[in-house]
Amino acid sequence: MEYVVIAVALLVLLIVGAVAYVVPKRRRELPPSVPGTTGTEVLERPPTPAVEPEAEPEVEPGLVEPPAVVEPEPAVETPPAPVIETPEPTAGRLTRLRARLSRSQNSLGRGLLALLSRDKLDDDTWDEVEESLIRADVGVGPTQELVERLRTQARVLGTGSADELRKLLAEELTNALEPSLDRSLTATAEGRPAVVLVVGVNGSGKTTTCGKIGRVLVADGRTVMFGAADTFRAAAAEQLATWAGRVGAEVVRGPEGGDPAAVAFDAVKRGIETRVDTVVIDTAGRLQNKIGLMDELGKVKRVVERHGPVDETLLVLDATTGQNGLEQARVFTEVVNVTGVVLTKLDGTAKGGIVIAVQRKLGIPVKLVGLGEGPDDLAPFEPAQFVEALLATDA
Ligand SMILES: Nc1nc2c(ncn2[C@@H]2O[C@H](COP(=O)(O)OP(=O)(O)OP(=O)(O)O)[C@@H](O)[C@H]2O)c(=O)[nH]1
Repeated sequence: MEYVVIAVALLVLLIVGAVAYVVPKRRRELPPSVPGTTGTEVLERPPTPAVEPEAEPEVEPGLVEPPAVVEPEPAVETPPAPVIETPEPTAGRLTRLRARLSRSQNSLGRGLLALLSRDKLDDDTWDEVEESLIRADVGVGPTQELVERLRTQARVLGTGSADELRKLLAEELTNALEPSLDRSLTATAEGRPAVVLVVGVNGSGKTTTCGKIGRVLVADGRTVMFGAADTFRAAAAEQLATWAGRVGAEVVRGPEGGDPAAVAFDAVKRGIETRVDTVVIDTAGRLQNKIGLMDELGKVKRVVERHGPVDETLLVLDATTGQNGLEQARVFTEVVNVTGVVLTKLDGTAKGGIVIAVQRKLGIPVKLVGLGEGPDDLAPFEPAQFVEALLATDA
């Protein structure tokens, strides 16, 4: 019985002890009630502990490279519009030739002046005048005629001074160039683009001439389309595209080795669609034989003519090939109806007389001359100015 009483007493003590421990603890855990509220407990979000910034690693000055500067992402930019060049006006370009020819030590003008300044103009002197003109590529036939007329005039007029003789010679040379010939370039047509076909042997300067002609036309306010029908040489199309880009013109080209007639046809078609004033077509000159050349050029012309007539066919000749170039030139005149000659590289020879020979032999007017590789080194041919340049002696 005693044991039971002790056990009950212990139990009571234990319960009292437990109650005494738990109640104050719960009181501590509950927040105090907010005055003025309905008694609903508002539980506040415990404040977020402030995060301490990570300490910067200490860097000993001078030992470590400065941190790389991070460039901002580049903004996407539209490519700049191509710079379109403004070609020089054509007037006065031929005067550059005068400067170039007169600087040459073995210029025709210098040699002739020395001969015509002699005290006595005997047969030997006239023979030497003849030789000088032949050496300058004037050609045997035209030279003999020219000297004969000069001698007669000098006799009739009783002219003896070097200046007067030089003046007479200039007149004779100018007349030999037939100044009355029409040298204008047909570069416009009624209600359609004019078509200019450029032909000649390889390396004579066809592509360059196409580019220069385009520039001249653009400078005159015309619109131009180029046709790269020289499919034989891939670089020719590239070259033409560069020329076109410089004056903001379009170029139609085909695959390397493709059909040149198809390219020429497409170029004229595109020219009609875009209503340009002139379509300038470059052709290949590197053909194995005359038959091949005839076939190809003939086809180019025929196919282009399905759109309308070819208005100008320019034969490009390299002045430095002299009389040899004339034979090659004749082949072209047999294939296509050449309407004008462009004599290139006149800057590379002191023998400007080739102009007279070309006109005489081919019976076709020289319309333009190339005076260098520069974009504006192409001048309209003008006989009197040209003869002045040929006979110039001033340095
Ligand atoms: N000095 C000088 N060089 C010129 C003139 N015209 C063209 N050339 C140069 O002659 C070289 C040949 O010119 P191109 O225009 O490629 O000749 P091309 O007739 O088209 O040649 P192919 O495409 O091979 O038939 C180039 O280096 C031109 O810069 C000129 O009037 N004077």
